[in-house]
Amino acid sequence: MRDAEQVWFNGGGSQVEAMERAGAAVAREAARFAIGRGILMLAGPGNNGGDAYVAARLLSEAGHDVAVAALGGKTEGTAAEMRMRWHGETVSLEEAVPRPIVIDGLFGTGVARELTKDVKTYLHHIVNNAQFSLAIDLPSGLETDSGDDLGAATMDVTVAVGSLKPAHMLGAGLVRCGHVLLADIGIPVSGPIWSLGRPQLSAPAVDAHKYSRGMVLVVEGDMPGASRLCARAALHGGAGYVMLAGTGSAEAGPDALVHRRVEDAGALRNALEDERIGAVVIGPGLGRSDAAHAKLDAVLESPHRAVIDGDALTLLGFETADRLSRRDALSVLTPHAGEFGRMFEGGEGGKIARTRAAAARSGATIVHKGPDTVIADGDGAIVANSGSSWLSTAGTGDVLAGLVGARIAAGGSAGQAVWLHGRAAQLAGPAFAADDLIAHIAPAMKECL
Ligand SMILES: NC(=O)C1=CN([C@@H]2O[C@H](COP(=O)(O)OP(=O)(O)OC[C@H]3O[C@@H](n4cnc5c(N)ncnc54)[C@H](O)[C@@H]3O)[C@@H](O)[C@H]2O)[C@@H](O)CC1
Ligand SMILES: Nc1ncnc2c1ncn2[C@@H]1O[C@H](COP(=O)(O)OP(=O)(O)O)[C@@H](O)[C@H]1O
Ligand SMILES: [K+]
Repeated sequence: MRDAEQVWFNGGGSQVEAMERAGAAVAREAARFAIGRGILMLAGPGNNGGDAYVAARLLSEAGHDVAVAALGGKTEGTAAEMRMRWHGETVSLEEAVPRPIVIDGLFGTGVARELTKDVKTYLHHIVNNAQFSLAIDLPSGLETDSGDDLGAATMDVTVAVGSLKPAHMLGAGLVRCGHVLLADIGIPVSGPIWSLGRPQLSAPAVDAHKYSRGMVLVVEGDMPGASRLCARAALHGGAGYVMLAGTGSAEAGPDALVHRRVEDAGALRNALEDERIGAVVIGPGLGRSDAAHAKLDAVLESPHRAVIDGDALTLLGFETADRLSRRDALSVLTPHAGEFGRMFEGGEGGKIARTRAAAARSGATIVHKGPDTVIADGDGAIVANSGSSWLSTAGTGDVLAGLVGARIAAGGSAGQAVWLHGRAAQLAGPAFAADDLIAHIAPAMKECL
């Protein structure tokens, strides 16, 4: 957004015009929610405050009852001009009395440090005593690029100005922003970071057969249940053929699953010689024994697309980047935060920056899981919010790994799998077990055809 604004200014766009548009978008949304109730506008010293003064003026001109509470200190730049154009009541933040509607324009993307105790106390008191709260661009006190909480209050609605910022989808932002509305202010934005949308998928071609649909080999481990969850998810993720390679019971269905007896890494290497394999999944329930390590080596040395999950990630540890950058075929890693930390030390910045850096170092696609899943490869990053916290139950990661395997075996992407997984969780509703999630993958896929 910063870059886009700069390009727009260089092309003759003015700061005043941008702020008028931002303020107008905020006023439009606020008017819909206020329905006649009194409004308290909080205005900070920078451009976020500038937007607030514009919105206050427009709402007041439209007949709303508006008071402004300004943060002490000097108002800067264009915001100072907008402050002068506001002729209504202005009090200091300390003097402000809560009103039914509060609009938070203290700080946006320029927040640079933890809110002071006083500002935080007043802000939270006012927001907690309002009937409805709306943030301009970001809840004040949310770090833009990471979503870290520097003292923000929890808002009902946030009007993102011009584009979504990472904090609208990451970390504490998931809670603090409330419902996010995106306001177009006519400044074209492009860049390497996206939010995940519903994918467009197609039914198998008329002349498709089971191998052309994508064959997935799932490596079984010490916990066969996890591998089976993964394999069943792959079947429903659109794979034409799913083979479970291990020694677990072939009686444990579904019957469509092909069991191949694979005792050790040597036998796995033989199985991997099948050129029809579209993707291999290793990690769910694998265990961390020497035998598991040897199987992982066999998969990494194979020419197949590979999904690496769970224990396989922990086995790789800090060698991940080195080992994966030597592979020619696509590798997709699906770590949760703990596994990510065991593979990639520290790193600068928020979740997006750290995941992108790890993808660049390893040459892999990385699905960094959580409520704010970040999918990164060498080209950029996609952020996904599934909207279902019920996913936080054991085994759902195994289901995701199988789905990723099915999608990439079919020539699709990890992003498709993440979307299907999140949507299946929404369709499954509350308190599902990972097994139940699988039945909702096909209905989720139906929405993409
Ligand atoms: N650049 C532009 O032309 C546009 C910017 N827009 C708005 O401008 C915002 C960004 O404006 P700015 O870059 O001026 O930044 P902000 O207004 O978000 O905040 C910066 C100001 O807050 C102070 N500050 C930062 N952290 C503080 C803290 N913890 N305690 C006390 N003071 C603190 C800074 O010293 C500075 O005065 C966006 O979020 C958006 O709302 C919109 O008007 C659209 C156009
Ligand atoms: N609070 C949450 N909200 C939304 N999704 C979540 C949440 N917690 C976990 N998830 C998702 O659930 C899955 C859990 O995977 P993982 O941690 O590997 O579990 P397991 O290894 O038990 O299968 C991931 O897809 C993750 O993104
Ligand atoms: K704000």
